[in-house]
Amino acid sequence: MEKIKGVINAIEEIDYSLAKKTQRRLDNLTKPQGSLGRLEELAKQIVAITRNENPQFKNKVIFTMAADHGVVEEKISAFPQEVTAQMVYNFLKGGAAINVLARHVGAKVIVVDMGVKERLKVKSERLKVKKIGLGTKNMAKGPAMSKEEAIRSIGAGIEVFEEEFKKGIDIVGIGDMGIGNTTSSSAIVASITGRPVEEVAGRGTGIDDKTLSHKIGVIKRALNINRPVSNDPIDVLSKVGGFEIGGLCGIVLASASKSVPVIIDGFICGAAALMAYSLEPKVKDYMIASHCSAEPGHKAVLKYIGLRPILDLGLRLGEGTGAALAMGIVEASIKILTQMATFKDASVSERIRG
Ligand SMILES: Cc1cc2ncn([C@H]3O[C@H](COP(=O)(O)O)[C@@H](O)[C@H]3O)c2cc1C
Ligand SMILES: O=C(O)c1cccnc1
Repeated sequence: MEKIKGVINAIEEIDYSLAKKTQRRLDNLTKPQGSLGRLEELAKQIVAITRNENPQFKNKVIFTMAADHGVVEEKISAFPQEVTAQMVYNFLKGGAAINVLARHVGAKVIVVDMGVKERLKVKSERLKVKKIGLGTKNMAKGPAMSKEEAIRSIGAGIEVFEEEFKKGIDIVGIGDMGIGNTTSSSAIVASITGRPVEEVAGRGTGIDDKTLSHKIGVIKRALNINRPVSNDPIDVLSKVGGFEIGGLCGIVLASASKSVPVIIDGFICGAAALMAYSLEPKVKDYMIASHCSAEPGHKAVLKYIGLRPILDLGLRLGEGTGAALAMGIVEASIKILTQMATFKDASVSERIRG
């Protein structure tokens, strides 16, 4: 817990005065004021987070964290549990959607085994093994993990970030992999936001109506049996969470503590972001919501934290795919700021006054 507290204490407010100064600079560029809309907001946010008036993204990193979930016993997913490990191999070979989209924006993918059930038979500099356990326990029967494991999973996320930070990170994206993790995320979101389970549970990998109503029942059972304390994110994580969700929460906290912007992917990463926000509300300003997932509970997450997603593409995959796409847009925003000519430089006439 000391490590988590240390990181939280190191999180400072972003520099709002630099955001104002950046708006004046944007207003001198060869375009009508405000005409680049959200790109202008993003550029200001990046400057205020990094305290660098000429930011550049040399090192773009996406952390895709994987773990298994005991609740799959309850048959709440359309896919079998072994897909988690199979997809980790796919990530390491470069064939998954996240690999394609990360390459598209020039980002590196770091895959983290936070608790995949299988002991992975591969070594790669792109794979970090931080196994907290061989999957969580079935939350519909009791706590998914111990308090100590919950704390260790957040700590492992912090460690992963700090190890990579030494090599250089200018912007982070987060992503998830874990069959059953929309069930766990729904329980976290219902618990922290107080929304009804029916409103935050969705079809995940594509379950039918009958399985969806069964999934809702399983989540309710897990909440009834475990009674997570809604304003204690570590208690919520231990009772209904997942190892990758704890790890992702650690990445969010660690990024903020080092003044690095962090792009949040969809619903599962949203649940992790919600936990980080409950631990320390200052992290909100370091977060960028990449997209609005088709998973219905994602809206509740965004509303609760107060984040406005950049994209709305009907994505419902996870892995960090939305984060990768948004990274390209965020990078475009800082290129606008640092590469466009001013009215004066380009001898373009300014707006008629009066
Ligand atoms: C082939 C495949 C690749 C994926 N990549 C991400 N997910 C996504 O789907 C899973 C969550 O949905 P549920 O809770 O319904 O199991 C997670 O692993 C998530 O990352 C995938 C799912 C599958 C099947
Ligand atoms: O929004 C997500 O991250 C998501 C939605 C469905 C399945 N997996 C991930």
